[in-house]
Amino acid sequence: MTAAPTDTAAPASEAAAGSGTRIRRRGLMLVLSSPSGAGKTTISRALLERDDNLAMSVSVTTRPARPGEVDGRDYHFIGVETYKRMVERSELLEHARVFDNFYGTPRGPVMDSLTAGHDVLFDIDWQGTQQLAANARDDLVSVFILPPTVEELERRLRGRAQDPEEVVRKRMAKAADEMSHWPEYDYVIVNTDVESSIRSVAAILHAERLKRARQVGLAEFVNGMRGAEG
Ligand SMILES: Nc1ncnc2c1ncn2[C@@H]1O[C@H](COP(=O)(O)OP(=O)(O)OP(=O)(O)O)[C@@H](O)[C@H]1O
Ligand SMILES: Nc1nc2c(ncn2[C@@H]2O[C@H](COP(=O)(O)O)[C@@H](O)[C@H]2O)c(=O)[nH]1
Repeated sequence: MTAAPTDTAAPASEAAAGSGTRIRRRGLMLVLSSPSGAGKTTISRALLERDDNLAMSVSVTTRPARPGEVDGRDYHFIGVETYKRMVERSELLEHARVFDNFYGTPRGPVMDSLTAGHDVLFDIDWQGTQQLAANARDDLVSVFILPPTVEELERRLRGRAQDPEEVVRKRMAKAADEMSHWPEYDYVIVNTDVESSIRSVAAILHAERLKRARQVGLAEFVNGMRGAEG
């Protein structure tokens, strides 16, 4: 899959040469992964509040909603039959079994967002990231969030107080396995101070938006300048 070219807030995309040729920027997919409880959701929410050009990909899941979670905002909560139908119909861009539940990214809204000129933020695990990397490597920016220590990870999972004890234990048991995937990611952030982590992800996003390879029409833009010279 190749993301659609987009006109966005990135500085280069606003430039127009003498001939009026515009540089447009390809939309990108920003993935955050981490062991459960390291802080992806917290960082994602803050980024979305601060960045008008970023849209969240809302996954489907077969797990029950946690207290305070809203259907359609945090997840689309669906049954296993619906999930299987979506997989069969290729309606999911990626999908995986995580812990004891199924999760997946609906394809349509992601494509719509990219076409509308928005970058898309994903809170997905390493299996989903591998699938996106296989299909859309050029458009993918992946960030792995690590907790400062395993003890702190457990504290955060328990402090969130949204999962039963058995679920917390299962997630802790899988944490080391999850963390072993950090080398597959473009960037790694240790989430000690949340504000500093948010700033780091925002800086990555800013730099990635300016990458030469994401600019569409750059050669025409420069040629247009040459034409305008004389
Ligand atoms: N840097 C931090 N310092 C202290 N607490 C934090 C920090 N970052 C996040 N937290 C807290 O840790 C808990 C887990 O964070 P969050 O829900 O964002 O994790 P997550 O990675 O999205 O987990 P999951 O994969 O299970 O959805 C929350 O209570 C959150 O407020
Ligand atoms: N591959 C995918 N992984 C996903 C998706 N949505 C969420 N996740 C990951 O699942 C775990 C658990 O999430 P939780 O909300 O139940 O705590 C976490 O690592 C998420 O990143 C998805 O669509 N695809």
